Amino acid sequence: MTVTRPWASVVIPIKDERDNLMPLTEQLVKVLDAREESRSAPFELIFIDDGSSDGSSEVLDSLVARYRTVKVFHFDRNYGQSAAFDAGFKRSTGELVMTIDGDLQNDPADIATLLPHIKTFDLVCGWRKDRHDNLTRKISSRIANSVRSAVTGDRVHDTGCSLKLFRRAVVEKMQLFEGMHRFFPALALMHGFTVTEVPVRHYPRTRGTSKYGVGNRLFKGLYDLVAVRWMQHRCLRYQYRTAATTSSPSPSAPTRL
Ligand SMILES: Nc1nc2c(ncn2[C@@H]2O[C@H](COP(=O)(O)OP(=O)(O)O[C@H]3O[C@H](CO)[C@@H](O)[C@H](O)[C@@H]3O)[C@@H](O)[C@H]2O)c(=O)[nH]1
Repeated sequence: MTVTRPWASVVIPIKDERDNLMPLTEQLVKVLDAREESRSAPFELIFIDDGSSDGSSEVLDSLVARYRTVKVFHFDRNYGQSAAFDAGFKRSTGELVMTIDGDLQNDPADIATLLPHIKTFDLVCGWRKDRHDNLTRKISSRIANSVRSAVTGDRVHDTGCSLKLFRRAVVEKMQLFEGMHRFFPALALMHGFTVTEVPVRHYPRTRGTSKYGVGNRLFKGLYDLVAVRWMQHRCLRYQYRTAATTSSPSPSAPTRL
């Protein structure tokens, strides 16, 4: 019996999202079922339950029983969003890999907006141009994005938007630790992949609560920024050295970050 590889894996890290899980799954299944690609290959939804304590685990188990496309991995404690993305990537088998928040602030229908661009680019990022957040978060996010873009050179407006679409090769190269999921574009560019961003919708949260903390995020964000810059530096040095040993007589410098 031959098993057809899924055309898409959707990776959804969650922490305490009990009331969002059922409607999110219904919307994702509806959007993906309607795609032409689903006629010839399956898709999979991979939830990474990161030590939830609000009953999310039981809801996820009931979704596994109801939908054959749903896979769930439970962590015994909270390891953080990047670790959850990493676990989801490693368990995904799709040709394409999508990521989305589990709180219904992203619109699953926007997957249709991202998909056409994956023919041209290796990573397609959602851009929450019209964000539904309070002023403090809007301003802190604008500053954080400007600093990050200037330091890493990724030229992306909104790396925090979880709605993203990756070619399989990109997720296989990702090394995720601490808060690295907020640097997907810089990490992809560092490995020579192409990146674009497209505007997507963003809705206010209606169920459950945000786990976001400005102070905590600021401190960790600075640490992550230094770590990514160091990785970029190492990667460039490696590329220069490889070029120097493989091409002669005069090695050309790498042209892409
Ligand atoms: N696995 C896991 N998931 C988490 C964790 N913390 C949050 N999440 C999940 O990540 C999604 C977003 O979490 P929120 O706490 O609601 O974040 P937000 O306030 O909406 O923040 C948004 O912007 C941030 C920066 O711009 C983003 O980093 C974040 O992903 C999200 O898009 C939800 O699905 C939530 O369950 C965690 O520790 N572990």
